[in-house]
Amino acid sequence: MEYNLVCHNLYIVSFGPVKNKLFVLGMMLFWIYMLYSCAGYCSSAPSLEVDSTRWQEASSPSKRTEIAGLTSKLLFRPQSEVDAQVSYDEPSAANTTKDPLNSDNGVDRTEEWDEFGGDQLSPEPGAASNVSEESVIKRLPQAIIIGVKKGGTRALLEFLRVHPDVRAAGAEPHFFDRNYGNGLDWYRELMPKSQEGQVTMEKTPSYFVTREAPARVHGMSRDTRLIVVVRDPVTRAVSDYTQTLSKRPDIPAFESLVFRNRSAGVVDASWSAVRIGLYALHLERWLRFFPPEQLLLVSGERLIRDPAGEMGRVQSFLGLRPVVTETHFYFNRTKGFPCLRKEGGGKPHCLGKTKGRTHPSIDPWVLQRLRDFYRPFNMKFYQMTGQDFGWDKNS
Ligand SMILES: Nc1ncnc2c1ncn2[C@@H]1O[C@H](COP(=O)(O)OS(=O)(=O)O)[C@@H](OP(=O)(O)O)[C@H]1O
Repeated sequence: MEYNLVCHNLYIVSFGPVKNKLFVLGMMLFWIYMLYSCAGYCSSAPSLEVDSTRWQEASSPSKRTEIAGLTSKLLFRPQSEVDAQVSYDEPSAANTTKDPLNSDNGVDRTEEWDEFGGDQLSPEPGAASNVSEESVIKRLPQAIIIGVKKGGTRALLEFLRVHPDVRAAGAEPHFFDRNYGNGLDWYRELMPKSQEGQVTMEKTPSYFVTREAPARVHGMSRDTRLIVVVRDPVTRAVSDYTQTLSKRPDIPAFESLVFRNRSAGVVDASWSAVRIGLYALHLERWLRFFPPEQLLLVSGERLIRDPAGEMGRVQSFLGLRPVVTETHFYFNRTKGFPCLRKEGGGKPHCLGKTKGRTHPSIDPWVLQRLRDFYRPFNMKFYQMTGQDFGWDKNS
């Protein structure tokens, strides 16, 4: 005879007091299990409810609808609209280092910031002052430069370090992508000491494209201020490639790496040098956890052209006094970039030789194809951010 669970339970309910009690006990255990499962799920899901309330407080309804609509359109638009054969897979913290041509995702090593002076340019808080020792402690960052790789993140951090109210870690901690398992105490230890009112910062450009990073940063503090330095994705891709080439001169030409099918002109969006430049897609992930006003987009091009102007925006975003101004910069013709004037008549500082490398010349047809590929993503990015970064003018 076929075993029927429903009939069996009915039988228990209808007959036998001991079995009846067992059934009730079983049901109670079942419901406890269900509640426990739900609690586990709910705690691991992003707290969108909290975020949406804050979003409502902070931005206008029309703006919210616009961003929500645009991001979903961007993500769910027909593949053919973007590129017939784009395959896109967001890297996770576990696989960021698997791109054979980009195995050094944590590119910005200590030697690079050492060239800029290494230590914080402003004095250690508490030193030779009447600030009590107890109030000078290591704190978790309140602001993070989360990207983009090769966008100009080192320049921005070094310019910020001039500010007496900024305390920043020199090297990239890579906490939210590679070292998350080490815990927040480990992360805090990497930060310089600061006093109340100072802004603790770090920069790790790979966070912007790491799938888990938004939830993890939000988990640390939903008030974290986020800065993204963006740069023309075509130039950024070439810069990224140039860096890899400098370490591995035997890699294939840019022209052959950038296509999945060169004769058909199909761009390979799975190559990290290309994928990182899909800014709209990465930004969308961060906007699921943080309201737009907590994210500042800095133009990498303007940071070179007008460092003081861009620094004005950054200081205002961080709630800092506008201390870093024109007087702090000069244009170094040899370097081809703005450099910092050292206050007090000391030696001026330019970024090291790994910043501002000469790029190899790339076939103009290839660059044009890449420009065409990025155009729809850039347009969405401009719409989402309300800023035209000018990468698609005259193209
Ligand atoms: N002031 C100043 N001096 C030197 N370089 C500057 C400066 N401002 C922006 N840049 C641009 O920064 C690019 C490197 O970006 P990142 O610092 O984000 O690179 S990294 O991801 O940390 O490796 C670097 O890219 P490349 O020119 O391709 O080397 C520079 O173009």
